[in-house]
Amino acid sequence: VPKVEARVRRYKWEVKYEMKSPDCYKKLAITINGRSPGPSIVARVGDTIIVELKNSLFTENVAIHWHGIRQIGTPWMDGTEGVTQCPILPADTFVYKFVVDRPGTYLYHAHYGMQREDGLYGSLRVLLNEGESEPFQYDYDRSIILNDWYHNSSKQQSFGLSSIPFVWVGEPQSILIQGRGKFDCSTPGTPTALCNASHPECAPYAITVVPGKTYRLRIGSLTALSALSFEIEGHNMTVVEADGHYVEPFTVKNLFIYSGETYSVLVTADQDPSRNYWMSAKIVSRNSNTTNGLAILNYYPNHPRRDPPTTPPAGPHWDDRRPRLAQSGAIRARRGFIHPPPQISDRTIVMLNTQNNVGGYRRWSINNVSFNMPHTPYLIAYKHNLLDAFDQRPLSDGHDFTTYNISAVQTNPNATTSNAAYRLKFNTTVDVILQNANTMNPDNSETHPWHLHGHDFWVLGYGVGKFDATKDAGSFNLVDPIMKNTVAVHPFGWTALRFRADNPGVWAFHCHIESHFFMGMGVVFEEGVERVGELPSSIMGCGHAKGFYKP
Ligand SMILES: O=C1O[C@H]([C@@H](O)CO)C(O)=C1O
Repeated sequence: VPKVEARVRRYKWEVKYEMKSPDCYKKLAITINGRSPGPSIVARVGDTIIVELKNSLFTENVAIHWHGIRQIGTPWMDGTEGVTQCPILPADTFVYKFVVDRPGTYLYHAHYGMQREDGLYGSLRVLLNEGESEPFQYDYDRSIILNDWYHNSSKQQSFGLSSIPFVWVGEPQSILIQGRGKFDCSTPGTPTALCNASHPECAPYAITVVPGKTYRLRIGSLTALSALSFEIEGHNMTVVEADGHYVEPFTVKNLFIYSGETYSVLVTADQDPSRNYWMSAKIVSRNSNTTNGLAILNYYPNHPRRDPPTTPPAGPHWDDRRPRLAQSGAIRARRGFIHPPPQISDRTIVMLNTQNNVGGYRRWSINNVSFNMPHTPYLIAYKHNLLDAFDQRPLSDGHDFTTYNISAVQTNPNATTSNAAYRLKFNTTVDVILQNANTMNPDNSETHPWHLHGHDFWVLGYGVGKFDATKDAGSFNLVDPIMKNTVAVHPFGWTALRFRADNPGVWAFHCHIESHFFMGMGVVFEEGVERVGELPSSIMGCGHAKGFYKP
């Protein structure tokens, strides 16, 4: 294979508010160059991406995270406000520059407050170099992002979440497929001036296929809240990639996908070519009355706007956990592409996920600590020894809740807020056991997709009930576990993952549900920060690093 010269790909993005009607209902959305979803980045392995980002929000800060890119050697480019950089101020331009070092399906999105759900997101596709080939075959490559959509602004939502009494965001108004959905304008209380059922922006998204051809469909989810089941009427999907890693192919009728995950599936257009077919995304795990998101699989030469003659598939029952657990458990690394994990770990952190009242506020906690974002980004604080910028008390590794009842409402009166971080010894192997529990509502536990910045982790196993180290650690898959950057913790269950603390920097690890992270459901890992090179001054200018910014 000839060595291909790596390229530099430059993008000029302007982030601003615009009135959009992605589900026929007009609302302010955060756009990139006028678009939501924003422009897709398509690059090849080894390319350098340069995004010159101008913040034209006038009165609001911004930051963009490159989801799934590990930022090896550039931890300051991770785009996580409060962790790796100061926010980009209105009218300022910030230049993101990083290398995409691995093929796969990735995402980008806002990582400041809850802005992601205002529409600031897009896809990042990294192709193999010319002359290299995937271990599977397809004729065409397509990407879609699934999302849920609220008519309230994220600012109104975050205000409610941090109020006493607590105001929950509720279920989304619609599900978007590649930025398009359909809110029913005849819903009582809908102002007719705001809802236009025939607005061109809310025509269903259509993927045109040529009969007989096979499509690689890259599917990412950036929902604010919802777990989804995605299916294409009459077509099976063969899963071949997850979060940038090849998986041993397996075939599904519906794909469960959680916020922050990406999958590639192969779909062959082998059905009756005289018609179109529905693609449908349904909310699972929550008892939601949001209507399913719909798009069209358009068989050429039928008209892409022609509705399929059938009723869209209803999808699985929202509360049936078994198939979701079964899909999670079925995924294996692809033979020939297995990276076996270290067989032992140096440290195990058990993270009990609970919902609590802390000081009268409704919060999510990890081992009774609810996360608050500091004003001085950790990376800057560690590198410049500004350690009074955040809580220096060590956090618990959480092995002490053997008597905790995960199946009942618990008050957890010791729950508190903190912005302390976990410090990991560089180049060690760390296990994290994510333990789910009952929320503050009786007989209720939710699905939480946990996302780790700066790494991929091995998914060692899943279980129902409380993790039992003596019994469950023996069942870990140490042979062919997949690597991912986002994984679900199922209701009342646990998920075990392992990673190498080998990427110098400071990295967020959090529930990818926008409101849950806002309510404290996350932690921060520091590793090898003494090995991080000189930080660019462009990430500075806030908190204790106020005077450090040199334009
Ligand atoms: O964080 C959450 O709060 C609500 C509910 O638990 C409040 O009663 C909910 O469904 C969440 O996911």
